[in-house]
Amino acid sequence: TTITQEQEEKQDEADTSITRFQRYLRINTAHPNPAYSSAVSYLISQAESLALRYQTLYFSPNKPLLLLTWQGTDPSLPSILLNSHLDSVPAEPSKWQHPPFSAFRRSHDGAIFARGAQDDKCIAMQYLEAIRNLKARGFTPSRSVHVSLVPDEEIGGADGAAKFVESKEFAELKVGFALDEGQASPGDEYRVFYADRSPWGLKIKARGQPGHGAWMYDGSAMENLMKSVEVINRFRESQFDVVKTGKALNSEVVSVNPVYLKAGLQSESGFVMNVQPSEAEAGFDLRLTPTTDPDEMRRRIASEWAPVIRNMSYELIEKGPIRDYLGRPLMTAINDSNPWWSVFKQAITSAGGKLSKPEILASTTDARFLRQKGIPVLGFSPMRNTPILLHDHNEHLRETVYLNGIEVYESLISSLSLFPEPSQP
Ligand SMILES: CSCC[C@H](NC=O)C(=O)O
Ligand SMILES: [Zn+2]
Ligand SMILES: [Zn+2]
Repeated sequence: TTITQEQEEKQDEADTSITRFQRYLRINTAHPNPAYSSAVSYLISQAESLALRYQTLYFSPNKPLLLLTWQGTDPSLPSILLNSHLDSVPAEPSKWQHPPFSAFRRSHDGAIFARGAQDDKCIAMQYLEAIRNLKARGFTPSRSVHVSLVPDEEIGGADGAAKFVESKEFAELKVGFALDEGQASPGDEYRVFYADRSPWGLKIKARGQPGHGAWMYDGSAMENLMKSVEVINRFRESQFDVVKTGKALNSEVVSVNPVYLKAGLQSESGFVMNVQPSEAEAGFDLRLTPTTDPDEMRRRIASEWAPVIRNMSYELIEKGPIRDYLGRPLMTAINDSNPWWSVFKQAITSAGGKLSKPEILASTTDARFLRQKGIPVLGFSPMRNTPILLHDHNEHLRETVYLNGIEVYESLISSLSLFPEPSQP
């Protein structure tokens, strides 16, 4: 079909910050097959319209990383990096009021429904819209401002941010400070995150004597596994109690949650009911706080959770760094020792916002790879008065919140890119 000139003009007219956001949201970037090339093409079209420099880097085949640059007037100053991941978690369309890649706009409140509306396609487009508005006002940054759009965050970032921070392209950016995604705030105050917990995947496997389902004996694989599940659950309760009694937030304790169980003999008609299996397995999602001693956790796992004496073995998948290159916990300073922190806070105030007490993020972002390099990073997504819907059904964001976020980034980008060389790095 040919587009008439009239239709084209209409399309241009309809090209607003909201429609540009919707267009990005309509690209299906959900795992296991995120449409990375469509997402990158779209973002490149935006970068071109903003006259930003861009390069597409491949640290792994079919997993592009798009790097945009707004050149500062003083390239000797450390730069600012604004990060957002390209990918999204899958959605269950049948559980949604509107299809997850429709970016449907609900007319009564302007809520835009899409997987990625909060996590984290909003910030990618807000960064670009803020740059658009700053450019339109004739603003020029002293520091260079880079925007990185990275693949695979939702699956751990091994082929994305982890490789990027080790690249020569990254070193050449001389990043002094970075912003990455945060989380929506149900109240009026924006939330800000100075650390993530570190994710570990733990698979424990029990072996034991197989036998007749009618016979009670000691040392079956199921018994061995269930004993471990009990021990792990006791640890879980000890941590959760601290949360339940209000002494700490969820993100301030070590979490361990069972995520799968695998055992039993199977036949064509289902599980075999009268054989006690010789193997049984369980999987756990573990999250360490930034100050948890990883060696102590490793010892606990080996000696209490999966001890050889109970015929147990385990596989521990440590996803990403837990200490920085100097062996320090991956935490960004939120006091006067970090000059970027004051500039950040001040910029939020100038945009008419307030911050709640800085938090540790319960989940994980790519910020940990940057912090590993010693770069101060704050996790921040300017969504206030907004329900927390990341990874949930009916993820949505109200357009007024989205538009306000653009203004917040205008304030942040202008302040961060102008402020003089900090006395301490
Ligand atoms: C286990 S690494 C995967 C990272 C993922 N990030 C966002 O949800 C998370 O589960 O926190
Ligand atoms: Zn995210
Ligand atoms: Zn996510």
